[in-house]
Amino acid sequence: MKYKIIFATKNEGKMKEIRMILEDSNIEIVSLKEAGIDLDVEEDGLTFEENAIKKAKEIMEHTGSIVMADDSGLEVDYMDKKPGVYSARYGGEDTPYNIKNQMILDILKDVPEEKRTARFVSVIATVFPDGKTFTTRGVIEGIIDYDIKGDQGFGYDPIFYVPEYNCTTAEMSPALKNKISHRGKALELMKKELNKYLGEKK
Ligand SMILES: O=c1nc[nH]c2c1ncn2[C@H]1C[C@H](O)[C@@H](COP(=O)(O)OP(=O)(O)OP(=O)(O)O)O1
Ligand SMILES: [Mg+2]
Repeated sequence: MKYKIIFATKNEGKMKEIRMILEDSNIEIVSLKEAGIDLDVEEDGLTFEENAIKKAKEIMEHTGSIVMADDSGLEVDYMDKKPGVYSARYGGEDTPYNIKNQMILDILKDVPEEKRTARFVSVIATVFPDGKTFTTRGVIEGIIDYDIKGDQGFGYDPIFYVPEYNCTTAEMSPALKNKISHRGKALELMKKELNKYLGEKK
């Protein structure tokens, strides 16, 4: 049997990845759009965990369903791990990502490769109607490239270079990105947590 879980995100790029990653699982993902929900959750937490739980919990309270959410971002070491939890708001919420990406490239213009380290972090939260809450975290390490490269993915992917694959996450196939990404890792851990929990309940 499949468990129906609402995924509380308005980000189409995330939604696409999440569907692909959970394709072969016992979870059936319903988007906010499909569920006909148009709620804005204020992301005022100071950590990815707080914001992920807040997004999932508010939609759970609204629907009474099991709800999953992702809060994620880019930590640039040279920028004291910014934009971090503020990644979506960095440079303005409605500013196109080619401009947001260029802002980071400009800050790191003369910075040598060894100081360009960065990571994507994803925290997935699942909240059940009885309040039971799980969180998992995934990370992918990389470096900030010198140029914008690639047109796959979304957000900061065109400046996030992964040395092991000699390309940015925007130059990878979606299948490869999902296999090695912060979101892919966090969701794999969440699948295991939920299987354990739901298996026990049977
Ligand atoms: O794989 C990724 N590739 C590129 N960029 C990424 C990735 N993962 C997160 N990011 C960036 C995009 C956004 O600036 C922020 C997430 O912000 P975050 O609030 O979690 O998501 P969001 O506002 O886009 O959608 P929502 O809150 O409805 O899920 O980090
Ligand atoms: Mg957001």
